[in-house]
Amino acid sequence: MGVAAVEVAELRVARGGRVVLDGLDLTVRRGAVTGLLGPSGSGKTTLMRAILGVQVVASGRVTVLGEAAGSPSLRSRVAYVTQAPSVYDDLTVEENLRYFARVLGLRGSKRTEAVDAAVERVELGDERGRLARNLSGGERSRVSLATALLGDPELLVLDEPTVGLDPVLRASLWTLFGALAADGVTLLVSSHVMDEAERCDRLVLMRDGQILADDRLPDLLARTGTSSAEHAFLSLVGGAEGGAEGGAR
Ligand SMILES: Nc1ncnc2c1ncn2[C@@H]1O[C@H](COP(=O)(O)OP(=O)(O)OP(=O)(O)O)[C@@H](O)[C@H]1O
Repeated sequence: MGVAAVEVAELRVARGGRVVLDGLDLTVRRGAVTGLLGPSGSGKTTLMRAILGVQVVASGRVTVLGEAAGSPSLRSRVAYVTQAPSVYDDLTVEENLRYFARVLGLRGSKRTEAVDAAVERVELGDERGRLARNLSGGERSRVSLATALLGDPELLVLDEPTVGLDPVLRASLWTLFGALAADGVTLLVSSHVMDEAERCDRLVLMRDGQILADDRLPDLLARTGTSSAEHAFLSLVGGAEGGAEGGAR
């Protein structure tokens, strides 16, 4: 088994008659947190959809945990949390989780154990009996994340999981992502908040359907002669356009 959780080769995707990913190559390492960063519309969600096997692609290859993206055998090995938390308002936290565990085919004590573990992992033990509609935005996001953890996925794909959350909650979610990676889970996390870059083991910077950089933050900063992911990004954009902005290359 190789070190790659995801391998993308020469991926081309068109949406609404426009090419949005144009010959993209990417390798996502196992057991690490990879941040997919880039401005709105740069193609992050489209790339994630391709990795999940739900995006129609024009050409190219996407291999996930050694299988073609979207293979039925990946269903329980890969979990996805979309930008809109998928939580039923009229069910409690526990009922939501028991429902999603059932959808995953978990029964009896396996279901109870999975729900208990997921609740504990996202620290929602005190909220188990509360209706989802009464939860705060951050609590809802954590329920959504807990549903994704129920099947013990090897790859967790999270589309802007911290959007709209306060800094304390954002920090606690990033700590959780790090803990999951330490347990061997591979996380691919998109964000357009550049200051979240320092919480990632590896950064993939996207712009206009292309990958500008795929590096560790310290290497990226050294290479661009900058002191933050944001400045590194601007430097790379400047470089791509002829070196107009940011620090030296
Ligand atoms: N359903 C669609 N039909 C047509 N074009 C689309 C569709 N969804 C996205 N696009 C276009 O594809 C491009 C990439 O969008 P995508 O959602 O992948 O970007 P993103 O980086 O995830 O953005 P955001 O950070 O805003 O979520 C954009 O130009 C967008 O307008």
